[in-house]
Amino acid sequence: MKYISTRGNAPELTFEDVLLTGLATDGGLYVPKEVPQFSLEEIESWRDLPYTELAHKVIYPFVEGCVDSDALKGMLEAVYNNTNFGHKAIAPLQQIDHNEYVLELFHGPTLAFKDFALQLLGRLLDYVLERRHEKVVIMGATSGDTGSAAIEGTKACRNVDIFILHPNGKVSEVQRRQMTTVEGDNIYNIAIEGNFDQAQDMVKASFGDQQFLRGERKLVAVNSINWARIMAQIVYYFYSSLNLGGPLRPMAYSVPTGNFGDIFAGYMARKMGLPIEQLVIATNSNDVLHRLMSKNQYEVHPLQHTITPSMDIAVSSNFERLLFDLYDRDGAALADLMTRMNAKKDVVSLAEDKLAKARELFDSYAVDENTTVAMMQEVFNETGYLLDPHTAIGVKAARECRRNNNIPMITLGTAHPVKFEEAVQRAGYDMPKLPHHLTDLMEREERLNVLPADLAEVQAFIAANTFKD
Ligand SMILES: Cc1ncc(COP(=O)(O)O)c(C=O)c1O
Ligand SMILES: N[C@@H](CCOP(=O)(O)O)C(=O)O
Repeated sequence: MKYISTRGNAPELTFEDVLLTGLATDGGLYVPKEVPQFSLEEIESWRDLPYTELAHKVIYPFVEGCVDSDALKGMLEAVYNNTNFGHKAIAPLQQIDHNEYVLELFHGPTLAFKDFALQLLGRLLDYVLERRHEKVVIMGATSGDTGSAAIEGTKACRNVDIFILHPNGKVSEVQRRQMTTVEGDNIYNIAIEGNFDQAQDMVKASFGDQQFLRGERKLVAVNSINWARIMAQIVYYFYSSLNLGGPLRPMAYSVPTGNFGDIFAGYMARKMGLPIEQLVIATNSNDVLHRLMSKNQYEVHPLQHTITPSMDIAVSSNFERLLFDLYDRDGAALADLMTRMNAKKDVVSLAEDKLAKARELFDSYAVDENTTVAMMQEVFNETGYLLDPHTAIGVKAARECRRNNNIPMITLGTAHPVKFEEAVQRAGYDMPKLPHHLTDLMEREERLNVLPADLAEVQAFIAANTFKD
């Protein structure tokens, strides 16, 4: 499998090199040159497979040639088991109404969907780096969940130093503690005096110019700009569909969206042959994608801090991967479009036919804080089931945008409510208990460094700690 850049002007890479990179040298994102295809018969034959075996079917074509089949099998078994994930089904479905479901993706070690990919990414990195005798620097930006999942997933890797940037004071206390209380002298939490977009911009700028690592270390991404993240997230679309009668009938999905990684994984599942009739982009009031989809106006507004901090993202990195397909994989056209979109000066519109193509599959809806809380209450009153606020946004958008009541509508349950005290309290409920492995989280010692949102200072901090010996 070869990978190409969305901007058409960077070398083609193998999976191994894509894993060990962030952005392409032309500023684009890597995507598979050819998408693996599965027939309905083949997908149907996977109906009774456990999660690990299904994951092998879906993931292996992306890594073939770089990761040995049995080695991948071993990694998947080490990740998707019932010790690591606190539910035997790994990704169970919870029915909340007739033909309406929540896909619970929060049974992993850090209680958010990020564990599905980052637990695997850590093992993949170890496998590849041991073979190459290389050490790397991981740099990631988090609005709350990626950070802890990345730390948990890679802390045991022998050949990495991990630097995670989060916006100071703008993640929940549980989220912050899940990052800052992990022991390990290769783990660094940087609380930047700024917002998530500034953190993400610094990460992307660092991939563009890695001189601060003196040519001695490579920078590796743990955000969903890294293709390995998307790849692992595709699996649970197949898994949930097969559990509800797919591929013999289509499904619809509603996805709480920030960086557009999780929903892009659903789009990929469809491209690979899984019948998906609708994908709903559910946003909070940071609604740039909803404004684009509904009005064809792309305009980045200042970031708002909400009770759904993980979705407080103004610029959705992975949307570029969708645009690449909408623009018929024309890298030059996309490079031009991205330059205009990233300039954040004028309102940018998509060509009408491209937007129409997107609207065939995607709908969108933006949900404000009061409506999020009301949705948590509505579902709790109807079913006794407490949604996390991000998932509540997904359920609201699903109910507003649903095209066909006869098709199962699955909202991705992206996090556990125990991570979001402010929202749970606003909805008027007692906080659920932290799971066993986190019961003393509030007493553990924290380690973090507060830095200004200044690229040079952040890079100097990373260099000083990487080369401290
Ligand atoms: C709980 C939660 N829901 C939704 C999202 C949005 O997912 P994505 O960034 O893949 O769109 C995130 C963060 O990414 C998250 O942590
Ligand atoms: N919501 C994320 C932000 C980063 O998204 P990613 O999927 O690209 O890592 C978070 O919680 O950190």
